[in-house]
Amino acid sequence: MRVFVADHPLITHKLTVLRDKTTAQPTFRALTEELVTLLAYEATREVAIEEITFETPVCETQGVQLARPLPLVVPILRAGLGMLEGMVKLLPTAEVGFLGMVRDETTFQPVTYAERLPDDLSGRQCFVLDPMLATGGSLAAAIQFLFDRGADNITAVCILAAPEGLEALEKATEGRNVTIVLGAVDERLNEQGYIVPGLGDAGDRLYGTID
Ligand SMILES: O=P(O)(O)OC[C@H]1O[C@H](OP(=O)(O)OP(=O)(O)O)[C@H](O)[C@@H]1O
Ligand SMILES: O=c1cc[nH]c(=O)[nH]1
Ligand SMILES: [Mg+2]
Repeated sequence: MRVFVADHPLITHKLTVLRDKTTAQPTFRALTEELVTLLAYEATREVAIEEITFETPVCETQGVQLARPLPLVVPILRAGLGMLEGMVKLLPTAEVGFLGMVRDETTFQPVTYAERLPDDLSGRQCFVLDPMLATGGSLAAAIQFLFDRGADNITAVCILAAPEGLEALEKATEGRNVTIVLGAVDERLNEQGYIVPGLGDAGDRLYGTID
């Protein structure tokens, strides 16, 4: 598993505002989107392209386009949905699949409640979006879901990760082609499984507390 932690003053600045508990929901949403666009630049560094010949108004020349099959972007509901617009700003022709997952807050085990993905993901670059990699259980289950559909090239974009979650994910994806692109790696998890210092519950801050 390859891990890239962003190192850019604008990302650190935006993350600081995102973490602040006084930041209101509209600003939180806007910043999430902006942060993802910055992280997406790194995450798509190795996006598959193919050479094409085309004409400028002056002459025939060579260029590149995204290779087929086009990449698949998979936000993990709910919180990952807040990252989708930021990602497709850079990949406007990507297809989008959905996975709905919620973590049981007592056992920390992920429960999958929705799925809308292509049946065959072989040869497809997949970009999974979830802002929080805490115990790593949700992301590991999402990645396993994609492996089971034949995916073999997965990049996850997360805003924050805990060291414990990264370690667990490393074990769960051993020997597979998985890349994680992160805004920051925080200190630890607390007893409630929250990332410290973190930003709280990303889904609640984006969409409100529903339970
Ligand atoms: O690494 P883990 O320990 O599995 O925790 C991380 C998961 O928790 C959050 O989702 P949550 O279950 O709160 O659902 P929500 O997005 O609907 O709020 C987050 O968006 C991840 O999916
Ligand atoms: O800190 C955390 C951990 C899990 N899910 C969140 O939204 N935040
Ligand atoms: Mg939540």
